[in-house]
Amino acid sequence: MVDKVLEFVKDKLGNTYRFHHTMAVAEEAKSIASIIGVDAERIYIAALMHDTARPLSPEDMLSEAKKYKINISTLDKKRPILLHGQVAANWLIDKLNINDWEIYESICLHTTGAVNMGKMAVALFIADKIAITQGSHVDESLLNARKLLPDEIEKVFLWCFTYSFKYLMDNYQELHPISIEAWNYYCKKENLEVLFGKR
Ligand SMILES: Nc1ncnc2c1ncn2[C@@H]1O[C@H](COP(=O)(O)OP(=O)(O)O)[C@@H](O)[C@H]1O
Repeated sequence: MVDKVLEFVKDKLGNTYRFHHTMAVAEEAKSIASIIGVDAERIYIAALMHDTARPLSPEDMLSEAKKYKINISTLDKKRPILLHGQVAANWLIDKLNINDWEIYESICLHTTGAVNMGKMAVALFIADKIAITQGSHVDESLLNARKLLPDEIEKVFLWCFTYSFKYLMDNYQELHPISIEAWNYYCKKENLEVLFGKR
């Protein structure tokens, strides 16, 4: 199954930075999966697929989203790139005939996060933010966050939101309401404990 997904990824991304990012995320995702008890092969598939729709133009993204009857919010309409996870998740079913709810959810939520995510979705969300791709800018805050693994993974998870929010705010970009809701939810110790256990 991995082989056919990889072929699809190569077809969509070619030999680009995005492809190398994808492979780095896939390796990182397996390592995070082992920390929180998620199936390695299935998260690998989720990670391989996660950015396959990333290169689509805004027009094509909206048209794919409409085709799959994806709910398009006001912010998504303004920034169709935010739909790339959901489009890729639908491709997994439509074009590769892989029907797996956890993989689907993980791909859908990898950019914004959400309240009440499953463990696989959490692992991919983290992997996407902390994987180091050759040639990419690596700042100190990322290196410090990586040092917290594996023991303080819940802090790394929260750091992913702050890192992403900081980037968006520094660039005067709106924060997706789903991400704000997720942040407010996971700030509560009891909600973090559902995912990572009592610390
Ligand atoms: N939580 C968010 N709220 C609003 N916009 C976001 C959020 N996360 C990411 N974005 C926007 O969507 C784009 C794509 O996100 P993502 O795929 O995570 O980033 P990249 O692939 O560029 O590292 C980002 O460049 C950013 O502008």
